[in-house]
Amino acid sequence: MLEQGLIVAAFGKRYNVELADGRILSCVTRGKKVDNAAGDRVSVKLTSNKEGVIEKTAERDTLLYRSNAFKSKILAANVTQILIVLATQPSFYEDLLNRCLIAAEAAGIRAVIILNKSDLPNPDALDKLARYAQLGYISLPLNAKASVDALRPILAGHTSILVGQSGMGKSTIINGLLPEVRSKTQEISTTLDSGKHTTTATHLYHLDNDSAIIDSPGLQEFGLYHIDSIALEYAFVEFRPHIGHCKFNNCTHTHEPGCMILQAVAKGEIAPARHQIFQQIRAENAVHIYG
Ligand SMILES: Nc1nc2c(ncn2[C@@H]2O[C@H](COP(=O)(O)OP(=O)(O)OP(=O)(O)O)[C@@H](O)[C@H]2O)c(=O)[nH]1
Ligand SMILES: [Zn+2]
Repeated sequence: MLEQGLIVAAFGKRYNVELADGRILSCVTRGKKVDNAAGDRVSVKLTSNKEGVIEKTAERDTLLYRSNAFKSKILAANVTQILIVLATQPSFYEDLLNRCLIAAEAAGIRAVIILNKSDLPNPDALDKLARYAQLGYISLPLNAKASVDALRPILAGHTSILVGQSGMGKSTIINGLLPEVRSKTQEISTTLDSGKHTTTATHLYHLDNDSAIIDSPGLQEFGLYHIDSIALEYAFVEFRPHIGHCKFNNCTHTHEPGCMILQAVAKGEIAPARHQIFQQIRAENAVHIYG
């Protein structure tokens, strides 16, 4: 008989699956296939009272990938919101922020930008943040060390994933939201003998009956090779009104005469930095496909 469950932790080839009654099983997938992730709803065949085999994965509402030059990996499944954690200090890479926004747009997931350590002044960071707020992204200054309560209304009803460079305060946010749950999860992982990978694993934590948060290990690079050129254009929200109006219908928006996107950049309607990122990712992906 198959049991229905939810993947609450992914450690390479091993997954912790939570059953409806709250029990947690250590599971593997059938064969060599390792394409599951935290957030997946799965059917599991029990092989002991602590272990099982994932037989089936339910269709996903959303799927978030991270890719490098060699392969795409699923970062999380069924996420409805991506929380990008930045901080006033150390300074953050706008490149990574933009890559996260593009990944979110391409996957049809809402993106929220958190500027943590707002107790440490950094006018430059606030200016940067304002540019993304203008694009329509929810942007929230936070002092996670003092309180994470400002986050709670944003998290309600969502399955959110936290992403960000190391040192921005992701652990502080998780600990603030879930003081006891986190240590309990580590205990479960230890009894299931997956504990040694705990820090590199992706974990899903329940916040309440209809909200959860997924913690992923520090994200340093975020390849977007899995996004095709059309999806890439649409991932830039401010490009959308101009798409389809260029002189050439196969316009790459990089050098062509009669390009409406380039005209919008020239008029100051599209930030040059965002167009720059677009060109860069376009070039990376082209090398990846044809190189
Ligand atoms: N001043 C200030 N410091 C903070 C705040 N939030 C976190 N910190 C500090 O920033 C440092 C990094 O925080 P962590 O929560 O460990 O960062 P992380 O993003 O989990 O980093 P990794 O574990 O490397 O992925 C710690 O020394 C925290 O105490 C904040 O709001 N204000
Ligand atoms: Zn164009």
